Amino acid sequence: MTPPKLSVIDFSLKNLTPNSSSWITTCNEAMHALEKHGVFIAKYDGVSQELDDAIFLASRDLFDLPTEVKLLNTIDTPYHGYTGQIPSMPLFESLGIENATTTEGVEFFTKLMWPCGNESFGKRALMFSKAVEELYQIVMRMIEKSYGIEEQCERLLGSSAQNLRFIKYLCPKEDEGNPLGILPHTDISFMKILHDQQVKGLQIKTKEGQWIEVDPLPSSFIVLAGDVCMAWSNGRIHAPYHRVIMQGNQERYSLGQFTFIKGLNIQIPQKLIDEDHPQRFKDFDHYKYLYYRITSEGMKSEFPIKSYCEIN
Ligand SMILES: O=C(O)CCC(=O)C(=O)O
Ligand SMILES: [Fe+2]
Repeated sequence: MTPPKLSVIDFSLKNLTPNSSSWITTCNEAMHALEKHGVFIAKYDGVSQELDDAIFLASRDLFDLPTEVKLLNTIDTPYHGYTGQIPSMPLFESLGIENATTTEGVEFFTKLMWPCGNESFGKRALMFSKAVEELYQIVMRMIEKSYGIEEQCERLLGSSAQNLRFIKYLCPKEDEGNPLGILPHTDISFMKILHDQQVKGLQIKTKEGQWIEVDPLPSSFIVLAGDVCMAWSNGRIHAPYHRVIMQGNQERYSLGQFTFIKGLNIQIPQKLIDEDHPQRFKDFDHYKYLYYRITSEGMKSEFPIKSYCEIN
């Protein structure tokens, strides 16, 4: 059976005046894709080509820093800081800027990596994270409208923190040949928006268990629902398993902006609970869930969000 294709959806800003007919069409396509696969590809023009080139140059500068400097990006919150040198994923390395849409967040990170300063890095990171946050907000407003849950979505938007992760995958060495970039997993975030430099590798697992290869396209941003969105939507939105398998001889650089919900209990909106959709998940705190994910039970579980808070 040939695997299905992921939806490529036009998010050009000129077509997205809220509630216009093009907005409604985009909203319907996006919701269909989120419920079916938990992911879609947004063609988004909120990041100029110039910024796109500049942020990947900045990413290369960052990864070229000595490992001991990159290790300074140690953050207590699980999956927020430096990850790399992992024996089961030797090709993978990543760093994260906490609160990346704030000047303070970006300045803190930049100073840590370049104590003598690196103004252009900071500027590019902030511009990029804000442009991606705009796309996140557009998608959230579509979810809000489609389910009729304005108040709950606005509250989530007000409690959304953005962690911008710089990710790099080396090419497998010819003699070793293990092409695994990142092990199959579901995301721990509410949502993630991923942008790459058009080097293949990302694969998404369908609900039926087939792996779809994501074709790299220019100006495309992969919007992917995480565990927390799945639970919050009472299981309506899917959180897909995904992985990276390296191919060819080009390194892969990607940027993933992960949303975490801070200071607000995750609670399924009443509108998403009815006779046909009984409440599937208990209320929970996103950050407590992150700590659960690094317990041995959380690491062993095939669907950690279900083991954490599903109502049996
Ligand atoms: O780099 C990619 O394409 C995927 C990264 C990813 O899935 C993650 O960091 O959670
Ligand atoms: Fe992921």
